[in-house]
Amino acid sequence: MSRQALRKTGVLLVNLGSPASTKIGDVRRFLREFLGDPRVVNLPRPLWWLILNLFILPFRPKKSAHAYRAIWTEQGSPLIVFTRRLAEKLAARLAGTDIQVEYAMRYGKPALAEKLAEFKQNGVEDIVVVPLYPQYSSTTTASIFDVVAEVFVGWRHLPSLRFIGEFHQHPAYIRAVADSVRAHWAEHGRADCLLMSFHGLPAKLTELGDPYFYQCQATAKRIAEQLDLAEDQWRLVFQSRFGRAEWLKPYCVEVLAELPTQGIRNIDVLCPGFSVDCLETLEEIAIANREIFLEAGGETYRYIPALNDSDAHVEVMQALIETAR
Ligand SMILES: C=CC1=C(C)c2cc3[nH]c(cc4nc(cc5[nH]c(cc1n2)c(C)c5CCC(=O)O)C(CCC(=O)O)=C4C)c(C)c3C=C
Ligand SMILES: [Fe+2]
Ligand SMILES: [Fe+2]
Repeated sequence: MSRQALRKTGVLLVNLGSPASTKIGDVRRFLREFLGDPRVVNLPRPLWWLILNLFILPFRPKKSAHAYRAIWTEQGSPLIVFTRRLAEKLAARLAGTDIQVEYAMRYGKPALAEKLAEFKQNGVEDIVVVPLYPQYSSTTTASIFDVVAEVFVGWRHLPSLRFIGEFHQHPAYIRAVADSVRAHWAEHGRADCLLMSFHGLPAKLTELGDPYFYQCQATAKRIAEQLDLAEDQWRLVFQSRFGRAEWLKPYCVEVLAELPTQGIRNIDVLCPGFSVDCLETLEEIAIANREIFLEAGGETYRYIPALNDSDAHVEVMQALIETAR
């Protein structure tokens, strides 16, 4: 056996994270960590600290806790449950190889730093970090890298590191998403329009060099191509606006209110920027935004689930790891 084959590899799937529970205190703790990250909100610190502590943390946790309660499961937050199951399935697929699979969260638990420490203890020499964000953003992907770099500062013998910065048009990912849409159509029929909704960002970040906006456009275009959709059969929108600044447009909520007035009353909604279902898809898209569309005169609104812990998603992860090794 070659020396290379004896090296132990650790694969770490990393997602955003969720509060420990739907208690307001836990939601506040989570939002403090998340919104306190300078990659997420890049305002000067004394100013943002004041805004966060005076205007956001006293109020937002109550509203967010209410939303989390609508989607929470017996096992906990859907985002964490699906991420764990995806990692477990990937580990089962790779059983008997020299690859160990773990999952971690950028905010909250299980902590990224702790999982990296576990790899170190287990003698892992090659680490593959897979942020579960198909499109790169400084607010999400880079923030994971920051933690990895920070942890490594304290290590003397560094492992080799592969960091999967994005996979927004990886053929395996586009194929898996397109197949999930076809399967949904086969079961429920096909609507007038496929609305592809991505999490938004402050618009200014694009000017500052964040490629997220362009990567979302490319992803949506590739999916539409795979599905042979004509220009008027799909739309791209951005959801989850936070605060008063201008975010990426078009805004999901505005388009949903307009579509029925343009004669589009039946839509399928897909969120290709979310690897697994979470608050933003299960509550905002599948509950709150459905109301907006139906109140505006829409008739059918079907949310197509994320890849979650499907076999197809496990295969996407395998393809990403293969490319990285
Ligand atoms: C300035 C605020 C925010 C930026 C920038 C932002 C970028 C961003 N977020 C995701 C993915 C997710 N966000 C989620 C929840 C969430 N996002 C924000 C704010 C910003 N996101 C908040 C305040 C919250 C918490 C809930 C709320 O109070 O509204 C989630 C879901 C977490 C869960 O537990 O289910 C995901 C996933 C991306 C991909 C992104 C930039 C590209
Ligand atoms: Fe977010
Ligand atoms: Fe939201």
